[in-house]
Amino acid sequence: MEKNITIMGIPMDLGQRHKGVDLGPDAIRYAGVKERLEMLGCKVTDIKNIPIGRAEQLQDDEANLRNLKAVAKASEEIARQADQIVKSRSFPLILGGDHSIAIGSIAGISKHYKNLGAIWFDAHADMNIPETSPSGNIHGMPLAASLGLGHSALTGIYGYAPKIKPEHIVLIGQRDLDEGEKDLIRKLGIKTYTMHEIDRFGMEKVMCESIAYLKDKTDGIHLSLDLDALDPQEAPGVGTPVYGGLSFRESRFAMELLHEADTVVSAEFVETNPILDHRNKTARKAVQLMESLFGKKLL
Ligand SMILES: NC(=[NH2+])NCCC[C@H](N)C(=O)O
Ligand SMILES: [Mn+2]
Ligand SMILES: [Mn+2]
Repeated sequence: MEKNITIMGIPMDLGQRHKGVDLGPDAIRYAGVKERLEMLGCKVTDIKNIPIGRAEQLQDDEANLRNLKAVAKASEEIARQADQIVKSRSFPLILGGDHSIAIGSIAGISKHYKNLGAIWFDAHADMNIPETSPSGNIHGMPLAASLGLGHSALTGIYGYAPKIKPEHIVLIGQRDLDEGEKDLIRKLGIKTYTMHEIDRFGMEKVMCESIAYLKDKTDGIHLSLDLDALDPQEAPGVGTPVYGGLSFRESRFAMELLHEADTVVSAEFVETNPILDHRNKTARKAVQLMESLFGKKLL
């Protein structure tokens, strides 16, 4: 893919409680993202970090939605910037920041597609609404918000809702789902490959089915990759680690298959937290996955 890529960093940490995930974009830059993608022949522009406001102290915790106002405000700006990148005909490569950034990124990107698809690699489903969330953390809600479910301050970002349809989503790698999320996945019939299906069928079948499922009914696929999809033994720098996850080997293979399919139009790599990491290995894995997504071959 000799692509035009625009890197945008989002130092967002308001969607959860751990300090350090705001340093994720710079950890990924330090791991050489721009240089490595350029070595593949991509033209890469880095528009640096989008400023994220601070939480208005205390009063900001509305109805099981930590930092709601600040997250909503940041989401509008993220949407605006993502919109601009797509308009400029460049591929948005978005570096998080916690996963709440997906509310804004999908809002800005989906405007440009009639039927945007999404592949969501994650230990979690991020499909909570305030009524089902065990934590009040908005990073556990972005997919629900994109579906139009939850608080209107989140579902209405960028002036329209919903951003995406349930039949255009594939979840991959789940192993920690809250009860309300399980109900919602079943009710909406969302295509889901938990770790059980990955172990049973293998990553090749899972990816080929996912791509075939989305191919004809969508006009572009957004990749949302939470680094906690990987097993914490290999990617420990995340705030909500869950054992029994994807190996780096499986994850890289998945990226290689996505490259071959050539339908991904935008991507975000989220939840990298260098404070919780060992020698930046999680950010380095993220960059290796990006290389495979943009066409790096082993031979
Ligand atoms: N993007 C993430 N890492 N999300 C973790 C969410 C964890 C849990 N399901 C919650 O809603 O609080
Ligand atoms: Mn997760
Ligand atoms: Mn997530």
